Amino acid sequence: MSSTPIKVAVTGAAGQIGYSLLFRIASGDLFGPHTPVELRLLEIAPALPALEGVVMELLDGAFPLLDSVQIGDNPEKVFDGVNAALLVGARPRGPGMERRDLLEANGAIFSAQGKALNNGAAEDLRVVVTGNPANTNALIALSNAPDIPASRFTALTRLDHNRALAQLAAKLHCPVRELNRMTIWGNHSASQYPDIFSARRGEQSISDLIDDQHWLEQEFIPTVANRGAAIIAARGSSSAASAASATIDHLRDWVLGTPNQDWVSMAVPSDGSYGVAEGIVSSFPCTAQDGEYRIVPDLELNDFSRARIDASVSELLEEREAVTQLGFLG
Ligand SMILES: NC(=O)C1=CN([C@@H]2O[C@H](COP(=O)(O)OP(=O)(O)OC[C@H]3O[C@@H](n4cnc5c(N)ncnc54)[C@H](O)[C@@H]3O)[C@@H](O)[C@H]2O)C=CC1
Ligand SMILES: O=C([O-])CC(=O)C(=O)O
Repeated sequence: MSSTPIKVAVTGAAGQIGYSLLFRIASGDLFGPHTPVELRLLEIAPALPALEGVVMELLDGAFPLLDSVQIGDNPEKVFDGVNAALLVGARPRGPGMERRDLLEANGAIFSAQGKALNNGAAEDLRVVVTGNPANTNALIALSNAPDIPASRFTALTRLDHNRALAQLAAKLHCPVRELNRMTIWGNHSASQYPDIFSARRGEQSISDLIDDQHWLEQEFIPTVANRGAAIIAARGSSSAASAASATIDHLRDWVLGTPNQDWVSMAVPSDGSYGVAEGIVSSFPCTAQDGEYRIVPDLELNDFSRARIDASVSELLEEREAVTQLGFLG
């Protein structure tokens, strides 16, 4: 077992996602069964009593890998020296709201947290933003952290990726593990583009296996893109255990690497690849090795895919414009 624990910050730790996420991290699902962790949990002051209850439960889990737990409502203190930051805490949307309706409420949170990470996080910091609107919150955080490479700030589209795999597996009557090379492009919003044109079952092209444009446009894409709203309608609150699981998948694969012959979807600051405006945090197909991710190069895009990607990127550009007007970009 490595003796140096990884310091992991989780914000919104008393919330629904936190209640699933923390126990998965403590049990070794994030960094593997040989790496101890120290948890640093951030909440707003009124939620600290509830968080104390969650900490009691964490301790009662007697997790061999959990070295310590600290809690607080001051991001500068909680983020001091952290190697990883899972930025989950934000106001979730309710029925009838789009995720972008949350821009103003959450802009202030992510600019303050970007500054605090800039001031005190460890050199190898990696950030995943789960709190919505996740892509633009990540943009706000990174633009308020000028001393940290922008590439260390990412946002979660892995849940959309996993949802797409689940829909494909159901359609093909096969287990998810047989599927690879699924891609989510763009924003974690209803405009996202779940792209099956590079996806495969084993070595076979999914678009050859299914070859049904009506299903693609009328069923598959809307089901994946609107799954969050469907869960809110069914559960009365937004997805939590699946979001926690996807957050773990995202950071684990970034740190420990993606499987051979496969890739994952991550929202990362665009380097201009595939004509996506440089600087916005947009979802791409990514591989990861030795703790660094890379956008998969040179995929062919058909006209349908091009138009869908452009539409989601336009929404991200509008969100960037809105938060610029609100003064949140550092
Ligand atoms: N990217 C994705 O795929 C998904 C994103 N989400 C988003 O994740 C976020 C969290 O969802 P839930 O845990 O269900 O919400 P929740 O409302 O149960 O918990 C959010 C927690 O964040 C805390 N919080 C608020 N402001 C904070 C601040 N400034 N610092 C620290 N903590 C703060 C709240 O006190 C609350 O305990 C929401 O924005 C939700 O929309 C949810 C599902 C999927
Ligand atoms: O839809 C929401 O507000 C929560 C979320 O992001 C998701 O489940 O994808």
